[in-house]
Amino acid sequence: MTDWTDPDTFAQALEHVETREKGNCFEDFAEGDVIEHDPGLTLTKWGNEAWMSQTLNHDPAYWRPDAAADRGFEEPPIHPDYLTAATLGITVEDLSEKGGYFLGRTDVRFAQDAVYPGTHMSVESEVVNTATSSSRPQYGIVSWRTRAKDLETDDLLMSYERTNMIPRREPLETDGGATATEEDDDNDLPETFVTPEGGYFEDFADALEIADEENGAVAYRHERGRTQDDVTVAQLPLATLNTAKQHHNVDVMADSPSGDIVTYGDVTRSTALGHARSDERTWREVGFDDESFHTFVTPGDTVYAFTRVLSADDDASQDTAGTVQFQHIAFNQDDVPVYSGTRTAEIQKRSN
Ligand SMILES: CC(C)(COP(=O)(O)OP(=O)(O)OC[C@H]1O[C@@H](n2cnc3c(N)ncnc32)[C@H](O)[C@@H]1OP(=O)(O)O)[C@@H](O)C(=O)NCCC(=O)NCCSC(=O)C[C@](C)(O)C(=O)O
Repeated sequence: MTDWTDPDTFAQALEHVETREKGNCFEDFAEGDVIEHDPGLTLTKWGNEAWMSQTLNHDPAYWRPDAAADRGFEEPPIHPDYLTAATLGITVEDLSEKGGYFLGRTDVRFAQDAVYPGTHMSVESEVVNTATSSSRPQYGIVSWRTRAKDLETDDLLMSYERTNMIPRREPLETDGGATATEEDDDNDLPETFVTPEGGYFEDFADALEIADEENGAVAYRHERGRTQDDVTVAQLPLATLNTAKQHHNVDVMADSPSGDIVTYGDVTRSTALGHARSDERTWREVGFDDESFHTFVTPGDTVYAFTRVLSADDDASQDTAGTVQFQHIAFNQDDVPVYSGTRTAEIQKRSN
């Protein structure tokens, strides 16, 4: 009788059987397709606190009832970064489990009302664009508009548009990508860099005024760094039901462009944002645009953050805050940018 567990026999069996595949290839997406993501997810206090603690998002309003009440919340709410990561996590099984990297995201917007633990989410995505990658014939580039809603009330919780490289079933003949253009090494970095004196709205507004007078920029780095480990690389994405092999299958990833598992893009950006928020009085997150992931973050890499303050506006949803626009850049231990994006946030005013 055949012993199926004999290594030679088993190797032959593996060669002959079909693999029950997961996920979709580039060819499976057509513009206008709407995909309802089945897993759903209940946003829990545990998931929220695990995400916030490990990404160094330690704003007390998301941890302590008294600090939450001071901010006008009924109880410590779900953090916007965890909401974003959980929304994207649920979509991975349908959109990107096949592999291919998260390239960027824009138009990230949150509902005005806070989201609380216990909220059941339903998430759907629409294919908004499919494109050929001229430099990487094994991949196409797909963009989706994703919306997360409260399953019970149908209220919109957040939405964004994201772009990924997605493997093709059949590699394409291409021209091998654009020919290298002459590098433009002119940079227009200013001579003066101003650091705000504190983290209140007025500190950012004053720093912008000083920078303006001196033809400088408000730009600074944050001291904290977070080295990537098993918790950040594998555990946090899995806790959002993100099934992308990039984060937990070392065997498959050894053969991929990164050669290793990589940190979930939302962990990288949330960690950098956590560093930035530790130097400011965040009141409320409004949205993010032009987010890009420039290169891989792998286990052992350390994520640091750099901030530029772009503008400060006295208006906000409440008198207690003003609105500040930032550009945040996450970078690694070799000072190489790994993520960048603009962020609009309401920042508490000193007078309150
Ligand atoms: C992927 C790498 C190797 C390609 O690096 P490269 O040097 O080969 O090329 P590139 O020029 O940066 O980009 C390749 C193509 O993508 C295009 N492209 C680029 N960005 C955008 C964008 N925003 N929107 C639209 N298109 C974009 C770009 O124009 C180019 O088109 P071409 O082939 O026709 O010339 C490099 O960019 C890289 O290492 N990026 C970091 C990727 C990463 O680590 N992402 C986060 C982790 S993966 C993840 O979180 C997964 C997730 C969340 O679980 C899940 O989606 O399932």
